Formats: sequence, structure tokens, C-alpha cells
Amino acid sequence: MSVEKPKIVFVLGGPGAGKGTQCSRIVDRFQFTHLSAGDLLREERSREGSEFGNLIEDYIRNGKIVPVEVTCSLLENAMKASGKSRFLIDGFPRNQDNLDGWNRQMSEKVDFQFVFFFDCGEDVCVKRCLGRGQSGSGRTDDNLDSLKKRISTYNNDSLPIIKFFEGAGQVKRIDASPDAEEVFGEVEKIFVASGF
Ligand SMILES: Nc1ncnc2c1ncn2[C@@H]1O[C@H](COP(=O)(O)OP(=O)(O)O)[C@@H](O)[C@H]1O
Ligand SMILES: Nc1ccn([C@@H]2O[C@H](COP(=O)(O)OP(=O)(O)O)[C@@H](O)[C@H]2O)c(=O)n1
Repeated sequence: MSVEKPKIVFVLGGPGAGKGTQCSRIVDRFQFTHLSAGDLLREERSREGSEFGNLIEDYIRNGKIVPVEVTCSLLENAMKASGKSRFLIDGFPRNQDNLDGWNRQMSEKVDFQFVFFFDCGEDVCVKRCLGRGQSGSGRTDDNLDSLKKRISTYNNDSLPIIKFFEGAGQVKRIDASPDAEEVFGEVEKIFVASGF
């Protein structure tokens, strides 16, 4: 008996580009389950008895990327626990370590579709994250100090990964600077054209 592998879409883009916002709309419109690497890490940080709590908080506050052994296991466990078969994996893979770890642990077990790249200028990203902080996100990294580090990590470590997928013809790029409604119009077109 052949069991179909889960379908995976990676959702990438700068901090505050609107990945989470668009993912929740995609979930409402198409049959996808949203798994945010950042959300899973924040949950693990707060879990009583977690051996990684302090490490995760240090990485998040400093805009650094948590070692993939932690993140990939959280993603795999969440996929299994959901029992679902279509996933938006948001904020991952974010550096070479993430990508290598995924390739070691997961790539054989899934049916990778494409990367959704929410492309957004630095100024807009910073403004959105600060706005999110001011409207009570409770996040310890939505402040100017952490944001400078997050943007630098994005430029140095995450953009090369997006470029790698682009070179393989696996990226669907979206201009994420218009309002959320307009961005979703473009997102919808891509999902429909991709047969979802
Ligand atoms: N297209 C948009 N236009 C304006 N604000 C947006 C847009 N998309 C998201 N936002 C706001 O910007 C902030 C960051 O969005 P979020 O979806 O959390 O980004 P990410 O998951 O990429 O970090 C949130 O406060 C959100 O409400
Ligand atoms: N694959 C990932 C994703 C997030 N993270 C951490 O979680 C933080 C927040 O990521 P996020 O995806 O929730 O938020 P944004 O920076 O995209 O707004 C990152 O700055 C990293 O410190 C990580 O270490 N590895």
C-alpha cells in the first residue's frame, strides 16, 4: 500500500513581511495546516521542563537562528500530531543549517511543492514589526534592538537560501508591500494556478 507523502510549501520573507497574516488566510481558503517555526519555538520556550527554554530565548532576542535539531524536530512532531497532509511551513528553512537539517531529517518523507517568498522592503518590515510590538504582540524581539539583528540575519543567512531555491526554479515571489487584502489576491491566484 502506498501512503501519500504530505505536501509542503515553505513560506519565507523578512521579519514582519506578513507571512503569518497570509498563512492564516490561506488556511481559511485552502486546505492547509499552518506551522510557524517561530510559534513552535516560542511554545517550546514556554513549555515547563523544556531543556531548550533559555537557549531559545537567547536566540530569539538576538535574532539568531536556533540550531536545526531543535526546530526540525518541533516541525516533525507538529506535522505528525496534526494528522494532516498539506502544510505551510512558515519561517523555515532560514539558513544553511536549517536547510541541511531538513534535508537530512525530512526531505525524503515529504512532497515539497514550492517556496512562497513574501518580498518586502526593510523599512516596511521594521515598521510592521514595531507596530506589532506596540499592539501587544508580547514578543521579546519586536523592538528596534532585536530587529536590527533580525534584519541582518535575514540579509546574511536567509536571503541566500531563497536565492538557492530561486536558482532551482522553485520560488513563487509575491510583492508583500501592499495591504493584506491585495497581497492575498496574488496569493490566491498562485494557489489556484498550482492546483490547490
Ligand atoms: N500587507 C500588510 N499591510 C500592512 N500590515 C500588515 C500586512 N501584513 C501584515 N501586516 C501587519 O504587520 C505585522 C507583521 O505581520 P505578520 O503576519 O505577523 O508577519 P511575519 O509573520 O512575516 O512576521 C502584523 O502586525 C500584521 O498585522
Ligand atoms: N526557522 C526558524 C524560525 C524562527 N527562529 C527564531 O524565531 C524568531 C522569530 O521568527 P518568526 O518567524 O516567528 O518571526 P519573524 O521574524 O518572521 O517576524 C527568529 O528571529 C529566530 O530567532 C529560528 O530560530 N529558526
